[in-house]
This record gives sequence, structure tokens and C-alpha cells, in this order.
Amino acid sequence: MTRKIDIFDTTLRDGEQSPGASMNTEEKLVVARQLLRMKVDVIEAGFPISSPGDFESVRRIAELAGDDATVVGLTRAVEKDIDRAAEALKYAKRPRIHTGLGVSPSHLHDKLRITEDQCLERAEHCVRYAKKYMNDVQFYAEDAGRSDYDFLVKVIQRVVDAGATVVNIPDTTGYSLPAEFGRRIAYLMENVRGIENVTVSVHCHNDLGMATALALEGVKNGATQIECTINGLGERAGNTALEEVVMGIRMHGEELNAHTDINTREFAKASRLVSSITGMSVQANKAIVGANAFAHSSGIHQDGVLKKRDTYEIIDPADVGAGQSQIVLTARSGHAALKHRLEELGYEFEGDALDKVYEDFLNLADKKKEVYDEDLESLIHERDRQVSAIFQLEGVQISCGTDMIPTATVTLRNQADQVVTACDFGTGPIDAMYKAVNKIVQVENDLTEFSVQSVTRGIDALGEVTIRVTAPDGEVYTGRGADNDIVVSSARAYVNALNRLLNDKREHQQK
Ligand SMILES: CC(=O)SCCNC(=O)CCNC(=O)[C@H](O)C(C)(C)COP(=O)(O)OP(=O)(O)OC[C@H]1O[C@@H](n2cnc3c(N)ncnc32)[C@H](O)[C@@H]1OP(=O)(O)O
Ligand SMILES: CC(C)C(=O)C(=O)O
Repeated sequence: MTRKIDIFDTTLRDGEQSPGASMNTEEKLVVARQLLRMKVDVIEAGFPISSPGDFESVRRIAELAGDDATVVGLTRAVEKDIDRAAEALKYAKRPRIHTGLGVSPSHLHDKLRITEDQCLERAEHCVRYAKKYMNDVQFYAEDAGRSDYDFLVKVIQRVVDAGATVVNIPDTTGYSLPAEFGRRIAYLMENVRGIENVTVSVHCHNDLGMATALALEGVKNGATQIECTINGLGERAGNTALEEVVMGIRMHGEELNAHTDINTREFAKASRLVSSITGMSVQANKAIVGANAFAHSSGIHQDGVLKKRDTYEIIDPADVGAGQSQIVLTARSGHAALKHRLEELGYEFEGDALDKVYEDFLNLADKKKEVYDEDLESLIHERDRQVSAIFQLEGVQISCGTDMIPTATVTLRNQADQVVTACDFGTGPIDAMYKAVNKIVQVENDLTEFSVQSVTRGIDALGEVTIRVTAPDGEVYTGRGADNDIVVSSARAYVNALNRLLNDKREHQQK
């Protein structure tokens, strides 16, 4: 059996320290419920002395958690902070005070302005003082990542001897390299007497983008608690992301001799919840919970994933509550992805027919970032319309604008494969285009309806135009056309309606 790693979630404390991410008590309770659903072991609910609101949040989350999680209040190595935290945690079933102070030369000399001896004394005192209130006391050695190895051993020895149940070794500034941070943890494990009787925790920041790697190195070298946040929220560049570190342990559990009890299927939901409450959006390429984490948009990858998912995916998206892998159709997609999506939509294309749709698809995809299902359907319908065409639109060019007479030049190809061009002007670009088409097609009709709608989303969406023309005998013919450019859609729709009218006329003549 591998070691159980406790997941200490600090979204509500360090996560909330992200500029712009602060949460009120009700919002913190909503997040806390989600953390309980995920079965985190420890919830750091706030810094009780910092404000009445944070005190209340810690108090209510302690009540909410009951026996299901340890609830932590953070303090400085200051008696009044500890008193306030103890008060907030008075009714908690599993309370923990998290106290401590800086231990690096920078924090001692420039921030706290104390000597090493004063630091050792304060460290011991804050733990002993907190122990008056409860047994479970966690000590943090702030900025341990930049501290002297032997001084850190002395600090941790003092607090272990004073009764700390958990010792937290933070890389507060995200400065360390993972292997070096691992050596630091190993050094403590070798040199602090009795450390095997306490929980060693790691709390890493992401200033160099290595917070998850740092935490995993910590675990590899002896830590059994990881402090982390949903979406990696936290001071400055954030903390170790909970979803990343838990999945890292799941993937490499044997090598790390580690497992967690977290319900990973709640990850996607937790990510969305925290993002919507804090207003901190999640980057699309964020590991595990980003919108693109299980999306494939290039042909070679799509072909691989369609043959077997694990050719390009190490995690089943369902395991993190992210549904299914997505095949995103773009100009980098190949036949395999297009065929697959068409089949999902109920269209079977093989061989030459598939090649032709693929060609149209690429033309469209070069103009759009992403080709959606509606685009594909529209593209197929457009092809069907052209198959039975007497006239086909070859090109349309418009010139219009302020102080200009709208003018259209239209080129059509007829069934005898002749290309005919006509030009006309009108009250607007569409009117000019219709008149130019009429000069070539020369069939009497009234344009009785014109409507345009966006087929998909975004500025590059296909616009689909529907028009109705009425023949002299009162018969109505509908035409449709789709393109990114609505003038082109309009020309296509009009030519399509006229083709129908002409086909109908021919059929009548043949009867
Ligand atoms: C690495 C971390 O993330 S630590 C957690 C960060 N979280 C917070 O800061 C929570 C919100 N903070 C607050 O509400 C306030 O800063 C308070 C209530 C904690 C303190 O407020 P104030 O008394 O006004 O002090 P202020 O914030 O200006 O300065 C911090 C003081 O605490 C001292 N201090 C900082 N950390 C510690 C510590 N761990 N132990 C003891 N003293 C500390 C500083 O040296 C400074 O003392 P000084 O004024 O004697 O120089
Ligand atoms: C309070 C401590 C654990 C902290 O947030 C840090 O060192 O980054």
C-alpha cells in the first residue's frame, strides 16, 4: 500500500489572496461544500484576525465541515492572532491552528527585523501558545525555500519538540528548482529528530511555473501533506493546483509511493465554480481543467485519438468530470476527423465524395478559426444546391460605401460551361448584385423575402441567407446560400432560387 497524502486545500485562504479574487462568507461556504464533495482532508478557511468577515467564514466553515475535514485558521506568530483563530475554531470537530513566521535571511533581516535566536524563540512560543487551545497545531516556516538548510533544521526541531503536529515547509516565493526543493525535504527528514512522528507538509508557489513539480518532489522525499488550491489560485502567480498535483500522484503513484482519497470526478465542476465566484477565468490550456485540456485540433492527433484515445491523452476526461475528448475541426484537421464528425451528424461520405467535401471544408476552415456542426451541415447543403444548378456562382465583387453608388460585378457559369459576367448598380450592394444576376439569368420574378442569420458563433460565423422569389404564375421558390461573407451568401441564395424556378419551368415544358 502506498502512503496516503493529505490534500490541504487553501483556496479560501491563499487562493483568496489573488488580487481580485476575494470571497464573502456565503461564497466561501459554497466553495467549502464543493471541497467537502471532493473529499479534501483539510480546508484552510481563512485568517481569522484579518477581518470580522474572515473570522465568520472560518467559524461557519468549521461548523459545516463537522467530522468530514480538518478546518484550519491561519495566524502570525502573534498571541492575539492565535487567540482569534482559536475562538473561530471553538466549535470545530477537527480544528487546527496554522501558525508560524519567516525563516529566510530576507524575512528575518528585512521583514521581521529579528535575529535567528529570536526567530527560534518565537517559533517555539507560537506553537506552545497554540497548543493551549488544541492539540492539532501546524507550524509554517515561511520562505523556507530560500532559507539556510541548517537553520531550517534548527527551527523545525524546535517546533517538533514543542508539539507541532504538522510542519509546513513552504517555497513562499516559488524560487526553488524541484530537485533542490526535494533535497531540502530529504535533509529535514534525515536531520530532525522525531520528524517521522509529525506530518511534513509542502506549500509551493508558482512564480517560475513549477509549483506542481515542487510539491511532487516534496512528496517523493517524505512529505505527506500538500497545500494547494483549485485552479492554482493564490498570491502572485498562484499555488500548486490541486487538480494537477492529485492527477500527478494518480498517474505516478507507485514511483512516488503515494495516493490520495480525492474524488477527482468533481474537478471540472470545482474549477468552474471557483472561477465564476472569484471572477478569475481559467486559461484554455490549463492542465486538467482548461477548456482545451482534452481538445484535439490537428489532423495527426485527431486521427490518433479516434483510433485509440490514449495515443494523445494520458487522462480519461470522464475521470476529472470533463465529459469526453473533443475533436475540434480546424484548417489543421484531416480526412479522419472530418469523416468522424460527419458520421456523428448522420452523413456517410467515402472516397471521392469525401475528398470533395474535405476540399470545401478546408476552404471554409481557412477563413474560420473553428468549423462547427452547423457549418458542416450548411456546407453539405450548399454542395447539394450546386449539384442541380443550371447557373453556378463563380464570383461576385461589390463596391459600395459613403458617397458611392453601390455597384456589383457578378460572374456565373452556365450548364454549357460558359462563363458570363455582368455589372449593375442599385440602391445598396445586395440590390446591385441582384440586378447584375438578373442581367445574366433573365427570368422574370419578384424578390418577395430576404432574411439572413448567423449559422454559428463569432465574428467569422457563416451567414446563411434565405430568399423567396415569386414567378409570374404566383409560384414561390426558396433559395439558400451560406458563406462568411453575406453578400456572397445572398448571391448564392438568389442564384439557388432562380435555378429552382428554371428547373421547374423546364419540367413543365417537358410534360
Ligand atoms: C505568506 C503568506 O501568505 S502569509 C499570509 C498573508 N495573509 C495576510 O496577510 C492576511 C491579511 N492580513 C491582514 O489582515 C493584516 O496584515 C494583519 C491583520 C495580519 C496585520 O495587520 P497590521 O497589524 O496592520 O500589520 P501590517 O499588515 O501592516 O504588517 C504586518 C506586521 O506583521 C509582521 N509579521 C508578518 N508576518 C509575521 C509572522 N508570521 N509572525 C509575526 N509577525 C509577522 C510584520 O513584520 C509586520 O510587523 P511590523 O508592523 O511590526 O513591522
Ligand atoms: C502562510 C504560508 C504557509 C504561506 O502562505 C507561504 O509561505 O506562502
